[in-house]
Amino acid sequence: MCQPHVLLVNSTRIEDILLIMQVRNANNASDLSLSQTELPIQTSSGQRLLKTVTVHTGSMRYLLDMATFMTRIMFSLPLISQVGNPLQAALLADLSSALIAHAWFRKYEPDNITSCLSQLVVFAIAPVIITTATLPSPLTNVPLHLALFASLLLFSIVLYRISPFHPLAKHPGPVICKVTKLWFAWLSYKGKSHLYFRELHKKYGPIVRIGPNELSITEAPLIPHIMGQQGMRKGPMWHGRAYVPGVKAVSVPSLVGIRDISLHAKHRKPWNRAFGPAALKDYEDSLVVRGTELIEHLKAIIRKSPDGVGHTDISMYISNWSFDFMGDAILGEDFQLMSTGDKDGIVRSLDEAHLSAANMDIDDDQPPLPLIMASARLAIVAGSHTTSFVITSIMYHLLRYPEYFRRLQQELDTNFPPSEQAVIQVDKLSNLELLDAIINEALRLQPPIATYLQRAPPAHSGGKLLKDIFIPEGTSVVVPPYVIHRDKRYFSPNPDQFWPERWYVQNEKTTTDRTAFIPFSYGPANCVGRPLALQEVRYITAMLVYNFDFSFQKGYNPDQWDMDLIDQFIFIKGKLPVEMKQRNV
Ligand code: HEM
Repeated sequence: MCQPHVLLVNSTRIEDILLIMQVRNANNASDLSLSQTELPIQTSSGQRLLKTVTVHTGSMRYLLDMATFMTRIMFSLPLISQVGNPLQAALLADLSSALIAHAWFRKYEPDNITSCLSQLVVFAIAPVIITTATLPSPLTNVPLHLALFASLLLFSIVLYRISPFHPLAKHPGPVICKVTKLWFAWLSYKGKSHLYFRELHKKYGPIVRIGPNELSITEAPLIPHIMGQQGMRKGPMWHGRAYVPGVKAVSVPSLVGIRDISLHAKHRKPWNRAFGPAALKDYEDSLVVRGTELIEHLKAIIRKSPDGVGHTDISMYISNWSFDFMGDAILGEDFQLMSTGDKDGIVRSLDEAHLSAANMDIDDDQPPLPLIMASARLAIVAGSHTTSFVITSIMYHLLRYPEYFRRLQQELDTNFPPSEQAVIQVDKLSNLELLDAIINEALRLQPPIATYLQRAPPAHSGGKLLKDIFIPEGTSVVVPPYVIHRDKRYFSPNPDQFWPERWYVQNEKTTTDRTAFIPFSYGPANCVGRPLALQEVRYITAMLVYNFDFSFQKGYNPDQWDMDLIDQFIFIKGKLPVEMKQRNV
């Protein structure tokens, strides 16, 4: 981990300006550089400007450290040559090199695999060179050296991570999580990390160390400090998601992967205009056209059935609808997934292209067309899986608790009376109390981005203080909505229960803390598509419930829905087999 060395080199008063020089080690900076900032400060003689000159010594310091390492090796040669026993000498050489390698990687943390491997090779062969110079026939022992070096390095890393000297040592968590991220990677691969997050917080409390350098926090009052205006930037996961096997990198990034706060704010502006409340009207036509098309497809299934009961996987239809709608709304393109299915693998190719685009570095000279295309892809991918997940989750909960299905039908019938052949109007739906409560309740229990809202202090910031919790540089914080939404401090009684009334019934026995409700995240990098998403969810849910009577298909085990959920950043859903009858509306 890179800790800045902030040295007060000079503090002179030059008229109204105080000059303070800082020397920081900027390990990734390519060269020596200067930067200046000015802060107004109040002194006894009035307001002054505090001028901070920061000297980034980047690669100079890096080279200096490498030279120190080499010199130490040279000095250790005579020492090692005095150790008579070759095995002891090898052990000593490997131990020194492993310890120095560990300290080196902690300090410089190369995030590029080539530079990481090449530096590792330097440290691994150093003991071989040392013993070659001092001991007879060492080359035959190269595999022994490498094995020793690797074991000692691993031992040193593990020991440090569980030691009281680690900056996150005071936070509780399972030893396996403190030692390695591989355990969590395995759980994520299995898709059940949302359940593990929950278990961990039940056992260890609201702040848990979930990785060697990572905390998970479920304290609602800390959310603004973590993700708000004065919070932290996006976390390092956006680095890690850059590689998608077999996919050609595209040349521009997209908003979601931009970690730099000011660059993100700049790129976010057009998104706010495109998806803000004022722009919602622009999407209404596509929403109505595609929503009606979905209803017609379902009616066609019923018509084909001799007994007037249609059978289908509504989960698949809703997914296809959401891609068709986003394709239409964003690109003016009809993907025709509802009509023909995903024969051409459109969904997969959009997902992959989006993932690789999300992680490229961005600068001011981006050609507009590729940037627009990357943004369009992001909007389609970010907006389709999430929205279709939420609508399907609502349908699942309505079928599991059919009294809410009936009550919602009544609410819709009252507002759009079938006897008057009323048509569901998009802009009227936001006033329906039960509809909104049902949507909130599904988003609470099953937020599509369930566990991994990650933030981290920027490089050279020295870390971040969240009230009284210090987040050191080089570590990150995760906020898991799935766990916070089921925390009885914020939602009670029965936080695990689907109970939409909690959103409008207020009494001393009920707690519904909206500051802990973050399905769309929080702060400057929250979901830019929230207004559009809510409009879609309201309309499609209303259209489905208004036009049909649904029930689970016979033989379907309702517990299967939860069992099928896969948390892979976005919740991936399984099938939802339903029976449906057309209503006379
Ligand atoms: C119910 C549906 C949706 C949910 C629950 C949802 C949730 C989220 C969440 C939690 C984040 C923030 C991730 C973070 O803080 O790291 C996010 C970001 C984002 N969402 Fe959504 N989303 C939904 C629908 C949409 C739609 C329809 C769009 C289409 C435009 C969209 C576009 C985006 C974009 C572009 C970002 C990145 C924002 C940024 O980095 O500034 N989302 N979404």
